[in-house]
Amino acid sequence: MKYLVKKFDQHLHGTVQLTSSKSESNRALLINALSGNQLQLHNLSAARDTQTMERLLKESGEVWDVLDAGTTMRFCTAFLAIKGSGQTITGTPRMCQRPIGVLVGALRKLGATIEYLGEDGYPPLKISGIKDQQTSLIEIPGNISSQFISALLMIGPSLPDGLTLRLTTEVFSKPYIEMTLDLMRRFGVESLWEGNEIKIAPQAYSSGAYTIESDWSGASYWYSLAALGMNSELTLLGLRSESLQGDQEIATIMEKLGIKTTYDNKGATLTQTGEVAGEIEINFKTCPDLAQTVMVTAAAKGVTLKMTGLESLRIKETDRIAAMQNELRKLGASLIEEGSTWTMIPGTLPVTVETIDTYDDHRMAMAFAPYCAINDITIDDPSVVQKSYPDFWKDFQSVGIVIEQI
Ligand SMILES: O=C(O)C1=C[C@@H](OP(=O)(O)O)[C@@H](O)[C@H](O)C1
Ligand SMILES: C=C(OP(=O)(O)O)C(=O)O
Repeated sequence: MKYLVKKFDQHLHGTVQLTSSKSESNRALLINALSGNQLQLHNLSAARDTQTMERLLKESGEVWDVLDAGTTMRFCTAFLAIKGSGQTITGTPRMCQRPIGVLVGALRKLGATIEYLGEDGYPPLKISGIKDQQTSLIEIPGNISSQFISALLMIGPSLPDGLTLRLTTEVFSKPYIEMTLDLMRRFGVESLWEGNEIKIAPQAYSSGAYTIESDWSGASYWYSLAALGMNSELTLLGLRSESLQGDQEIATIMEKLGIKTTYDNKGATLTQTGEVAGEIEINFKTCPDLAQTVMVTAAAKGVTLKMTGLESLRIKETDRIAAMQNELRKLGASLIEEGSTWTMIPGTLPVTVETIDTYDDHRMAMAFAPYCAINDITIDDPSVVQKSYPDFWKDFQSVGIVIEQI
């Protein structure tokens, strides 16, 4: 099935109740489970990744199938490493190609029994919980996935001897680690991050209430639509000026693509300024999930992008570098890799755009959809958005965009 998203040539004006953050939701759900279900969580995400996490923790069955949810895989693996008794954790074929060896190595050192049921270093896994903690000091690289670190941190206070994580490399996706520590703090757990060590003493999570913020990664598609649209003025409800999410960086990036952001107590309002840079340099190390959106927006606006920090894109829902190289070509743009630098060079926009393939990756579909402000665009397998933003197409229609199923 495909969606033809028709060219939208009206003024973009409206208010959108943005979906809530799956990253915050999945952390809150794990902390809730570790606290003995003491938390009152409001505005949990409708994302499939969150619904799956909630269901697996509730069912507590013998086989935990996380589907394609990275955080669910990594967070539930850590959970089972303290609570498990021989459960299997698995996921989609792609999930079984996404690395987990660093996390498994760390959990084994702590004393968990974990068996690889397929290839070493990858799911599926069979997990039995730690009986005698073997050490409290774990050395861990920070340049593969921050989710390994977040997973370990959240179980840290439940370990009898606590946990010290010594980070042995530079850290990618650092704001996600800060989000983890911040949410833990909201539920009574203190930690200390000094130099390359994060220390957590054994302690209990306390009860409390928390309202999950709207999703800044999901907001990025609206920023793109506003940047490509005409006289845009759009309010996204549920976003906060003081966010825990590193993807709030989209507000700063989009200033260079002609969008300013103002906040009130309901959310953020995006207004078009028309001031667009000719060339932009961006390091996506702290906000990898924004890269696809920004590349499409810049390609459509004729802005050259010089990028670093894209390394982790290769091990996400798909190899996002390869996917973007293929699909940006359909907009006349090219993505050139030179060592650890990538350049997106815009070209002549095509009269008609070939169907965009989405590679089982929600962000491919959502990143290309705002191109409808320039021209008709057809998106293959539009249901991929379920992973993080199930109402994405409905929300697009709510501002007047016409979508036909073909
Ligand atoms: O912790 C999280 O909620 C996430 C961390 C990031 O992954 P990496 O740490 O693997 O870069 C991000 O890409 C993912 O969408 C969500
Ligand atoms: C990479 C992502 O998610 P995860 O790693 O949790 O599957 C994402 O949502 O873009």
